Amino acid sequence: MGQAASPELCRWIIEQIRAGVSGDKILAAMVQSGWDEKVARTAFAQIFQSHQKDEARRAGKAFTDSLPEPDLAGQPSVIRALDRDVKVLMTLAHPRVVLFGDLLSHEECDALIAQSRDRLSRSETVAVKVDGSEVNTARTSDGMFFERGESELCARIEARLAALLHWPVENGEGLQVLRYQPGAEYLPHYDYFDPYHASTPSILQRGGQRVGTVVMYLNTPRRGGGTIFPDSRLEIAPVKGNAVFFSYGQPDPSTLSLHAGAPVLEGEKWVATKWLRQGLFE
Ligand SMILES: O=C(O)CCC(=O)C(=O)O
Ligand SMILES: [Fe+2]
Repeated sequence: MGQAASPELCRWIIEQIRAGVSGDKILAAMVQSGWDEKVARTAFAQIFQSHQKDEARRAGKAFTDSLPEPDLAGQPSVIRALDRDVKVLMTLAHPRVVLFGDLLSHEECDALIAQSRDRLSRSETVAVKVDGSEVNTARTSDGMFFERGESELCARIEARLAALLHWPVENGEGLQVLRYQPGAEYLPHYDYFDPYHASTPSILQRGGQRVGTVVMYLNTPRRGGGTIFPDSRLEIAPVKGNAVFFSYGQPDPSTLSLHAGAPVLEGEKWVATKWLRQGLFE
């Protein structure tokens, strides 16, 4: 990384965060004092993350240091995930990406679509405005959230994911279902909450950061609709029942976790997304 933050600098950054100084201002001060901006961002993200973990621990919240991750020791082609054999189709170290096959049965995919169809509305982002969320032009899909454990089906899938990724069910958000119609897409974005955004500290009060994502494909669009990781030029084909998992240890671009849902060219695309948090999401 070139430049490591000295203990004094770490202390200074933490003081600034505690005093409520915005990430942008802290970053500007670092750049002013000679830091390369990209390096400063990564250092800030790391310090922000570990400070926020310390604070959570102090408040009695159990945040883990690890990341969600399947057990790939011995390079298995199939992993038993509680009630189902899940195929390992591809792995990438950086960004951390694992592609699973047959994570969901076709019946489960169809049932998730059936249970969410009547509850879809134009997708929104999380609390972009102070008064709540606003419609996001970066995402032209329709979406809805299930409560965690809302149905037997949700609970079954959540338990399976928890076993597969060694991550407590309680640290997951409820499943989100998105439907993309022809032409719809999800522009490149990160799933973690932006450490420079003013609303982030309050969002993190509930469960901490997102550290991993599972995008489950509920159907196979005829053309288009791949999940793209631009930094590594990786494109995952959306195939019914398959799922792409990726994780990001810091809220920072150096994780290479930038990703997008490419435009659907023909047919519809349905996905269910599971976001994994550092701590209890209640
Ligand atoms: O639709 C996709 O392929 C990606 C979905 C996504 O990025 C998300 O739900 O956060
Ligand atoms: Fe995403």
